[in-house]
Amino acid sequence: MRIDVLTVLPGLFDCFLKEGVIGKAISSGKVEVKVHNIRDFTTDKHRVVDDVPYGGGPGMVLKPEPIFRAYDELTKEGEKPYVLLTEPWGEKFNQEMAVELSKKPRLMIICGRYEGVDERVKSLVDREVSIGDYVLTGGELPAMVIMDAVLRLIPGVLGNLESLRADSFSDRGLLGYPNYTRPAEFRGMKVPEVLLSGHHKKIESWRKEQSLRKTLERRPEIIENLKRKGLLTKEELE
Ligand SMILES: Nc1cc(-c2cccs2)n[nH]1
Repeated sequence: MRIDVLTVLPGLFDCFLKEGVIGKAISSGKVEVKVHNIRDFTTDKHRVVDDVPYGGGPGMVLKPEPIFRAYDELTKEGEKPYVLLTEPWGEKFNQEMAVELSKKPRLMIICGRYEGVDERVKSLVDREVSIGDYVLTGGELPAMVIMDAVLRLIPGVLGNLESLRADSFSDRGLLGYPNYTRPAEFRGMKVPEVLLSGHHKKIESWRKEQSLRKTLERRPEIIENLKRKGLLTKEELE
């Protein structure tokens, strides 16, 4: 997968693209992420990327020209990207959308800023995406959240075991099961016996039951949603 990011603050992505699972996925060539400074696509001496809003009002709006120039330049050759715009009021990002986006060969993420982007930019956009009902100073953190959730789903980016676990749980939006590691008892708190039993079938069904129970308690709407879609097996429904 290739992702092109358009932003006025490219420096915000430096650590994100170098460290951890994402950093390894890029350095190993499993995925390609290019961050572009919208300012590099201006043509005036002062490299202006924003302007005051027509009709008055507070703050600044990102101008359309530099963004369109960047889009034209970056889509001259190769597959047309699926274009996301990070917005406070976009479609709510979730695991289902992450799975869908992970199947696209190429993404472009336009990071909003200031009071937003010129409305005409949206003629380039396939999906306006929000990571939650709160307003940030810019769309760069949402872009990193989206890339993190999407890139971890690319085959080979995570270890096999981890991706297997993801398929059966988080990809249906179920909450995870409790995790423990050594010591078996810590300050009087013991690890559940079943996890020490080495009985893999029992461990698997305990984990599934824990995940369903936690989801039912904290996010009953996820269970209802899965029931409606027929995505819960007979034994999971019991
Ligand atoms: N979910 C979300 C996105 C945003 C912003 C995107 C661009 C500027 S602020 N805030 N919250």
